[in-house]
Amino acid sequence: MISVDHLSKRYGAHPAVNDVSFTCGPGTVTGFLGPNGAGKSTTMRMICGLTAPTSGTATIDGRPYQRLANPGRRIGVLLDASAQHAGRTGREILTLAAMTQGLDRRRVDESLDRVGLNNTAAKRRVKAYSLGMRQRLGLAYALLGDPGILILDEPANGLDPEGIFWMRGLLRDFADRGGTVLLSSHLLREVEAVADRLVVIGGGRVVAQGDKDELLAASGTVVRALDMAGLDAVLTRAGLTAVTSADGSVVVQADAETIGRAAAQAALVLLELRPAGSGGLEQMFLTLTAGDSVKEAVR
Ligand SMILES: Nc1ncnc2c1ncn2[C@@H]1O[C@H](COP(=O)(O)OP(=O)(O)OP(=O)(O)O)[C@@H](O)[C@H]1O
Repeated sequence: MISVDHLSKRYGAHPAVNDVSFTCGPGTVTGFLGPNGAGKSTTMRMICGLTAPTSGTATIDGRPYQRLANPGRRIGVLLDASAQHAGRTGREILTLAAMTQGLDRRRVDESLDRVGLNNTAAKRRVKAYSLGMRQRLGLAYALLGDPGILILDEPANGLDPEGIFWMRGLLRDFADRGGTVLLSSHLLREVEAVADRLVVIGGGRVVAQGDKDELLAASGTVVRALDMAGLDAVLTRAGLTAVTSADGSVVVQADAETIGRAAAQAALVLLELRPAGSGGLEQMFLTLTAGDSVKEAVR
């Protein structure tokens, strides 16, 4: 279990992370979503004891990271895939980590296998790795100690579509076996396919969080009518909030039945009436934040 409780970090007058609270439990993938500069990396660094919070706490299974005995066996961390020693081979890096953590050397081959790095790649120096290969090596490093928790900062960066699909499968499988995953991204579409829960951060603050399906269900209904002005009047009379989408339809914060009944009473012909799903989630985040910072995240 990862618990983040009223965590804040200021750099001078700048609040990089502002009163952030959430938990990540076993068997779940939590997507930590926000645009560049939102405060994701700073939050993750505080969870991993690399940055001291200004206030608040972050714990792993009830303890701060620094107080965990042999943390690599409990929590696998990938914060910066480029941080590995460029002059060492992938295998050397994992072997040294296995020695430090007191692990059987066989774990090195198992981890390399698990992330799809073959023997030729493992023998190459990291400076010759592509970003995608570095991400895979970083993931192998995180998985080495067979931890129950993974914290991954933008692990899909540099992966091709096949690599992203592969990683989703690996993380889903990890969580389905009881693992806990906290996964950051600046793209909603990247995390929504694998996450059970979402924590959305903008300008250092949590702007939305919860069960992904519940957030999707609460994300409204897409409506299109033959007479859009008539629809607008009906929605206004019913006190329903509507946001116009780029394609001319509207996303209404109400369920399909409520909207359908109101339209029928006004004898309006509806051409479209369906749950907004992830499109509505994007719309909802934009509305919730009403600032520039999160707009990028949901593109
Ligand atoms: N060491 C530091 N000193 C000063 N400001 C910092 C430091 N680290 C982060 N910041 C600032 O804190 C804010 C949050 O940065 P952070 O890296 O946590 O965001 P992020 O959501 O991870 O974004 P990205 O996707 O770009 O990494 C930014 O405004 C950043 O400039």
